[in-house]
Amino acid sequence: MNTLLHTEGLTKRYGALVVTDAVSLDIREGELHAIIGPNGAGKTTLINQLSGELAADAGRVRFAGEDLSATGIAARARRGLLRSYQITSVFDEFTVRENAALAARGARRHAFAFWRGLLQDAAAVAAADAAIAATGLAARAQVIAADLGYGERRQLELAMALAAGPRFLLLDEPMAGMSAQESAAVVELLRGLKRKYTLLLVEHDMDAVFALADRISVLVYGRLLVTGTPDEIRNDPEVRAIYLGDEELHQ
Ligand SMILES: Nc1ncnc2c1ncn2[C@@H]1O[C@H](COP(=O)(O)OP(=O)(O)OP(=O)(O)O)[C@@H](O)[C@H]1O
Repeated sequence: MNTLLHTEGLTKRYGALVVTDAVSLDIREGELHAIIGPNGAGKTTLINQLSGELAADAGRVRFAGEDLSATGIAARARRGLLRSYQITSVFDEFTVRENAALAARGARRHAFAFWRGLLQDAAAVAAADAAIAATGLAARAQVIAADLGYGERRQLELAMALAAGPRFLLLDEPMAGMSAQESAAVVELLRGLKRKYTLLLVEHDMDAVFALADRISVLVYGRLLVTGTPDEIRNDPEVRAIYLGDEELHQ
């Protein structure tokens, strides 16, 4: 598999605190790559640097062969490097379908100042409907976003990201705050997205990570400790030592 995203020596400091410590990472096209690590390891900060939300103090980000180190969120999003909830916010008074169509339209025009005639935009609606179906929200397409449950709202965020036509999707704790049933639904949903998209998943739910990931990278105090298959990570003595008592890594 080709490398789609490559970081080299990515570094972020807050004063004396080195939060991302010279991280060099390869994400292969089509893989689901998970980033795990203890609280405060720097996972969200790393995602922010990949999405372009946060400028790195040092290091480079290459995406599809292009150096995007100096670019921001919008330029990266236009190239298909998207963070799930970052694309656009959910409009409470709009339906699921309208929100997804707006996200699709926003991706095709650099800004979405106009939503008059939104549902007459056949291409946006087609992208929206496909994304809604892929995220299991088809039966809720006409529901106003304000009336969605918490899990459904997270599904809508994912649908909006998909409607924008990503090539690479950054997912920061998509199961956070969900019930066991909702989490299981998201695991199934992500399983369905594998191979169609390249996915980078930060998630505390180890069962989900080990069930879904092709490869896992472990971050500790901002440093990349190891990258490997779920089996390699599960059996790595250093990783086991970090995850107190190992129980989190048992399947
Ligand atoms: N804007 C900031 N200013 C100062 N310190 C920050 C800032 N953002 C993050 N940090 C610190 O950087 C470290 C890494 O934070 P980050 O949120 O990236 O970790 P994380 O691995 O995502 O944590 P968690 O698993 O708890 O979500 C933490 O010690 C945090 O306090």
